[in-house]
Amino acid sequence: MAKNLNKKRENYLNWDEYFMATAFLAAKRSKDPCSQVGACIVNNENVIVGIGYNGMPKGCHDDDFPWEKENENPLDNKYYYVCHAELNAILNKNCADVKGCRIYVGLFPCNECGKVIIQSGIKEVIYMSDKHSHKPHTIASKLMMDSAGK
Ligand SMILES: O=c1[nH]c(=O)n([C@H]2C[C@H](O)[C@@H](COP(=O)(O)O)O2)cc1CO
Ligand SMILES: [Zn+2]
Repeated sequence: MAKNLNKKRENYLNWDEYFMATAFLAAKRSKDPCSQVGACIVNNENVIVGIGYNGMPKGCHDDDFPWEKENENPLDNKYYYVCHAELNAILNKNCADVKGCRIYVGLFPCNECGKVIIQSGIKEVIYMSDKHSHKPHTIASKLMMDSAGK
C-alpha cells in the first residue's frame, strides 16, 4: 500500500487534550501519596506560561513535613503546609502576568485557589475531576467564580 507522507496526521491531540495532559504530567512530580494535582496555564496564543503541582513550599523539605491527613493535631497533617498546584502554576509564570489566560487543572480548584485565580486575571478554568463538588470549599469557589464570570 502506498502512503502519502505529505498528508497531515489526523489523530493528533487537540489543544485542550494537550494542555490537560501537560497538567497530568506535572502532577506526576507530586510527592503527595493521596492526591497528585497538576495545573497548566496557557495564554490566548496557546503558549504555556506556567506549570505547577501540589508540593511543599521551597525550603520546606518533602521529608521533613507530613503527608498525612488524619492526625488529631493539624500540625501533623499536610494541609497547613502544602502549596496547591494552581498557586504554584501562577507563581511559576514566565511572563509579567496571566491576565486573560486559561488554566487547565486536574481537580476543580478550592476556594483559596479560586481567589488567586480570580485575582490573577485568569479568565477560564478547565478541569477534569470535580470529585469534591459537595464540599464547602468547592461550593465557595464556584460561588466566587460564577460571580467573577470565570
Ligand atoms: O485544587 C486543588 N489543588 C491541589 O493542589 N490540591 C492538593 C492539595 C493536597 O496536596 C491534595 C489534597 O489532598 P487530599 O485529597 O488527600 O485531601 O491535593 C487540592 C485541591 C482541591 O482541594
Ligand atoms: Zn486549592
